[in-house]
Formats: sequence, structure tokens, C-alpha cells
Amino acid sequence: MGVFNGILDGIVSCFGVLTPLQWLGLLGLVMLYIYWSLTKNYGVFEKQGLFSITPKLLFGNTKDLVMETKSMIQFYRDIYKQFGDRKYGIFNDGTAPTLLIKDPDLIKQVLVTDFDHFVDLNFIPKDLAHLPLNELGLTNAVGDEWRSLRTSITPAFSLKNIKNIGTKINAPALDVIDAMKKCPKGLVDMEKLTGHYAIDCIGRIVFSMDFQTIKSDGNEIVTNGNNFFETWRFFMTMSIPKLAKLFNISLFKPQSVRYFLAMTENILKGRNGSKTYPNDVLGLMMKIRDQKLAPEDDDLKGQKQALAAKFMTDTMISRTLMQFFLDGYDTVSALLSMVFYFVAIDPEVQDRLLIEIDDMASKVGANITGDDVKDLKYLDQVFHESSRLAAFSFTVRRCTKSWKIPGTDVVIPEDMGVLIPIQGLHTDPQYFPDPEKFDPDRFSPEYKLTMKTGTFLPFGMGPRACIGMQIALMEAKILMYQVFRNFRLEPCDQTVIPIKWRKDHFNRLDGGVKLKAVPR
Ligand code: HEM
Repeated sequence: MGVFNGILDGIVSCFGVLTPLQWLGLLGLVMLYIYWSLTKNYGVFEKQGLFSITPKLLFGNTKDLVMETKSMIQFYRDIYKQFGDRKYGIFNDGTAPTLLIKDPDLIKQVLVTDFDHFVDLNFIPKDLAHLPLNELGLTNAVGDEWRSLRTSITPAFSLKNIKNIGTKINAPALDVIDAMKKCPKGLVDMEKLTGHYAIDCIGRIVFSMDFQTIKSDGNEIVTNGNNFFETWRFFMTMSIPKLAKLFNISLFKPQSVRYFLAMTENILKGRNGSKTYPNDVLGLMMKIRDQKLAPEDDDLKGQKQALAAKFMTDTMISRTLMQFFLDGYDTVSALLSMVFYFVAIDPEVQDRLLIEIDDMASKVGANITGDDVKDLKYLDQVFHESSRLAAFSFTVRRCTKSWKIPGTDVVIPEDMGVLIPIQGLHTDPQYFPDPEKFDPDRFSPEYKLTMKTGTFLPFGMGPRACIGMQIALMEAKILMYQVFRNFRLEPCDQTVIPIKWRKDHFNRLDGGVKLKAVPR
């Protein structure tokens, strides 16, 4: 109180001392300081010869994102085009200059070859990563802590270790079919259904529990899952981190984070009490913690297993479990609903897909397994083509050890961000001719051979790529199989055609995915 009173007294006494002109001068100086601190980083790399798009005060180049005047997908496609034929350049992410890389070879170098220089994801700026509500397990772990964690957790995400994953996922997929059969006039909301499905899959794979989200047409897990993301938090954290830190603004909505943490902690407590290791992701994590992985499912040998156990604390287990809701709900639902959208509006693709599915159905009926799924080649192509057009727009790395851009004298300093514009690459006609066209043949075995590494990145690339990819693929393919085995999907009068992306979400349609399901 004493210090505060002193400062107050000082200010009050200035009123008598300073003339109005001096006050104006003081205000001017303060404004100049604010302006300087907001703009001091702009132009630094341009002086070294790098191209950049002229930044706007405070927003840098992100105004259309922060103000939601463009969808995120459109924004990153447009930014990519603005860099023309250049391999890289500077994108001003708020007040922070960030290296945007377009060139696939350089992308590979950053994500794979020179990974040592770019170990950290940069979705949460370093300063904010350790705010209590931002500490969410793997995604925001940095440096050596991330390396140890990723090694510890990887066996729990391996399809080889999650026994009978196909059977576990088949149950919620069949629940979706029942729910679709009950929809009046066959009008189905695929965004809602795939969201409920993603939650029920997490329940089965991770906890061996039936959350009954599909059967009950939603529950509080869905409500909290939907509330996780608020785009303004995302942009504020990434683009204006100083303000986010000042006001203690977390990346995700605090109520949802607390809800899921409490839920996962309770489940873990129950399991610890029963001292059992059921066959699910949680069981695997507990085995890693207790060094009880069986030799046949043990990817971690000897010393590595002891180190993994050290990092697999109960806190880390509940945070990783929450990661499933955070990373495995919205991503799966947004992309999977778009798969159904693309197929519904393309009868030729659907005809081809149905032939393959009917062939499989004649052999296995409703009981498809993880191994059977591997034989659905065209379905795989359809999924990949959908993920080309509806992928999350970008990924980011933080430079963890200064790095010289090959062939130049420009050095990227530690802590600088690097941005990979996934949506720009996915719609670049050099790599995907006639990019707006939905054409699953782009992913035929022959075409895939000609695809340039670093141009198709729906799950990222390198040691920091998506750890849940195999699980997500299995969830997607089993639901696609069951839906098209039972229904033909068609557009209805509520279907959004042509595509219009939401401006307040990452990769969802403005108006959702409403379709007509015709029983087969
Ligand atoms: C269709 C669904 C999904 C998509 C499109 C997707 C996409 C991505 C992408 C693009 C990244 C960044 C990779 C990079 O920068 O190289 C990522 C990271 C990650 N994803 Fe996924 N993901 C999906 C599903 C899942 C699921 C089901 C989980 C399960 C929990 C998951 C967990 C994670 C985690 C933990 C990371 C951070 C990995 C690390 O920091 O080491 N994702 N994902």
C-alpha cells in the first residue's frame, strides 16, 4: 500500500508541477513508446532481404483472422498465394515476425532433417505454456521434456497395443447407424453425429466405457467439448501473447479444461483403486507408469522403460487423457463430417465407393475389423482427398536453436516462429492440379508415387507429427464403412453448396453438414 500511495502522491503532485503542454508532451512520449514496442520487430528481416507482407499495427498480417472477416481456411490459402513464387518469407503473426515456408524441400528440412532446431510446437507461445490452464500434456511440452514424454506415451497410441480396436470402434459406429435410421425423413446432421461418435470412440478406446453420447443425442461431455475452442482465445494467445499473459487468458475455455481434468482424474483414481490394467489406452498408460508392459507389446526396452515410467505420473496421465478430448474430438468430427459432405455431393465418387464397400460387406457384414479396413483402398483415397481440402489450415514450430536459411546469410534466431501453411500447399495447382476439384484418384497408388514430400500434411510431418493419426484413421474408416454400407447420402435443401467455411471455426462449414440418408 505504501508504494502505491507514493506513486499516487507523485502523480497528484505532478498535476500542480506540469503545465498542460508538458502533459501533452508526456502523453505523446507514452504513445510513442507503445507504438515503438508494437512495431519494433516489423521490418527486421526485410532489411536482410526477406519478402514480407506489409504489417498492420498490432495485427501484423492477421487482421482478417482476428476480426473474423475471412475463414481460417481461406485466410491461409490467400496468404500462401501472396508469397508468389518465393520459397519463404516473413508473415507477421501479430507483432511477431514468423518465417512462413512454402517450399516443400525446406518444409521437410525444418520438420524432419533439422528437427533439432525446431523441437517445439508453437501453438502456445513459450511465455504462456506454463500457465496452469495451458499445461495440457504433450502438445505444449517443450524440449527434452517433450522428447521424454513422447517416447513414454507412444506405446499407448499404437494400434498394435490397443487390442481389438476395430471391435471397440464398431460399437459406436453401429450406434450412429441406429441414430440415422431414426432421423425424420432421413435428414441427418452429420456434424452432430460425427461429434457424438468421436466422443463415444474416446470412451471405448481410452476408458473401455460407453459414454452413450449417440444414444442420448448428446450429454455434458459434448457441451464441454464444444466449448473448448473459442477462436478469439486462439488468436489472442498466438498473435497478442503479451495481452493474453497480462489478462491471464488461457488457450482453451477454463470451465471445459476443469471439467475434463476432473473427469479424467476421477476415472484414474477409480482405476488406481482397483489395481487392474484393462485393455485400453488408460490401461496401457498405467502399465507404462508401473513398468508392466508385456514384452510382446513393449516398444520401450530396458532403461527407456524406466525413463518413460518416470515421466508417466498420474498428473501426466490425466492430462494426456484430456488430450483425447482436446485433440481427438473436434479434429475428428470436423474432418469426418466433411468426408460425408464431399461424397454426398459427388454421385460418381459415391457409386465407386459403394461398390468397394458392398464387396467388403459381402465378406464381413457388419463386423469389420481393423485388418479388414486396410483392404478398403478407394475409401482410403476418399478420406485422404477430403483431408486435403478440409485439413486444419497450418502448423507451427518454434526455433529452438538458431538456424541459417540454406543458401542465404539470414539466421532465424531462437524463439522465432515458423509457419507451415498446410491449406496453401494442399490447394497449390503445382502439386494438386485443378485444386478445388474433389478427386480421390489423386491418392491412387500410381499418383501417390509422384506426390512431392512436404506438400500433403493433414497430420503434419516428422517426430512432432500427430500422435493420434492411426486412431483417427481407424475411427474415420470404420464409420465411413458402416454409413455407406447402410445408406446412400444425398444433398438436401439445407446442404451448403457451394462450400462456405465458417469464419469463427477452423474447418467447419457455415451451416453445418446436413444431408439426406437414403436407406440401401
Ligand atoms: C482427423 C483427426 C486429426 C487431425 C487432422 C489431426 C491433425 C494434427 C496436426 C496437423 C498436428 C500437428 C502436427 C505437426 O505439426 O507436425 C497434430 C498434433 C497432435 N495431435 Fe492430432 N489430429 C487428429 C486427431 C488426433 C487424435 C484422435 C489425437 C489423440 C489424442 C490427436 C493428438 C495429437 C497430439 C497429442 C498432437 C501433438 C503431438 C506432439 O506435440 O508431439 N490428434 N494433429
